[in-house]
Amino acid sequence: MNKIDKLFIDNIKDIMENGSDDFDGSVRPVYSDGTPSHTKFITQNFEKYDLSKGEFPITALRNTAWKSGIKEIFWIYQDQSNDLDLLSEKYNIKWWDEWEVDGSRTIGIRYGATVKKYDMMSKLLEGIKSQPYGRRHMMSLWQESDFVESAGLNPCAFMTMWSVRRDQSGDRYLDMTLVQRSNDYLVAGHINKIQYVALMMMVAKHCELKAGVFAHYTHNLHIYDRHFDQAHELIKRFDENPNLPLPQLVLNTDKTDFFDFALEDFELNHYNPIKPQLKFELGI
Ligand SMILES: Nc1nc(=O)c2c([nH]1)NC[C@@H]1CN(c3ccc(C(=O)N[C@@H](CCC(=O)O)C(=O)O)cc3)CN21
Ligand SMILES: O=c1ccn([C@H]2C[C@H](O)[C@@H](COP(=O)(O)O)O2)c(=O)[nH]1
Repeated sequence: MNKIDKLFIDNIKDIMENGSDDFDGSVRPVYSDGTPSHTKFITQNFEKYDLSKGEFPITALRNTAWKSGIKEIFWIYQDQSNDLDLLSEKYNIKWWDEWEVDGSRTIGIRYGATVKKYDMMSKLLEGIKSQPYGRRHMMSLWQESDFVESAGLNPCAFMTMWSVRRDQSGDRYLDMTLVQRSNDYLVAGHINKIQYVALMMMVAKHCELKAGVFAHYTHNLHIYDRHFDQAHELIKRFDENPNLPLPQLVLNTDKTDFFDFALEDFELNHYNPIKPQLKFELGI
């Protein structure tokens, strides 16, 4: 039994069978044809993955754009940018284009622009190095003053909290919790998870620590109404393939500076996603 795929499918079943829905209220997102994008959802989902034991949150039940997810992390935490042309030209990612703010070719003062404005990444790295057992190692992208200063989609995966832990043999591990207010489960669920695991692995390497436990709290975990067929297809795929190998993400390089890591330093082993690729209409 692949326990990571099983957790994914158990959550999908929980949303589809026991979840609440927003069918009776007005909602913000719409599909490109103007129809409101309603969801079924569960609240307060919490998951833990011990990376040091080879537990990586990625599924092979569908193709997950893990390379683009990691590149998006470089855009936010290395380039510290909100620039859509940079995202497209340097990384060939166009999936943020629908959220451009007022012809600015940016997503507003959000994500990378917020990291840069408060110098969050350097402060985090220096803080973990100088006081490993500190309990204040956090980056919060939820900055009300930025929301007042500019329009933009408020960050969904908005906070990380970091701790250093020593095990009984004396090895030091970096544990991290990602707090996410809202997650489009079938589109971005595993992109968000694996991209923050990659961030954790890079910070751990920079700070000469081992990557420990990745925890993910999601406050509203939802499936859009135009993704219900794909949800049933994923359940069917799991029933037919319950023992897929566990994919393993590896950061394979001699580099040690957070700002030097690049996509080619990562490998994802034992990863052969089931075809055909599922298509999703986005709520915008
Ligand atoms: N409704 C919604 N869902 C999201 O996941 C989302 C937003 N809005 N708004 C902002 C960003 C944009 N994100 C996106 C948008 C599109 C894809 C997407 O199209 N994914 C496809 C193709 C990926 C590829 O191969 O490049 C997929 O199959 O995962 C992924 C993340 C994540 N965020
Ligand atoms: O990294 C991301 C960015 C966005 N999402 C999804 C979650 C929601 O479906 C929408 C945002 O809409 P809100 O109405 O602001 O919640 O985007 C994601 O899952 N991951």
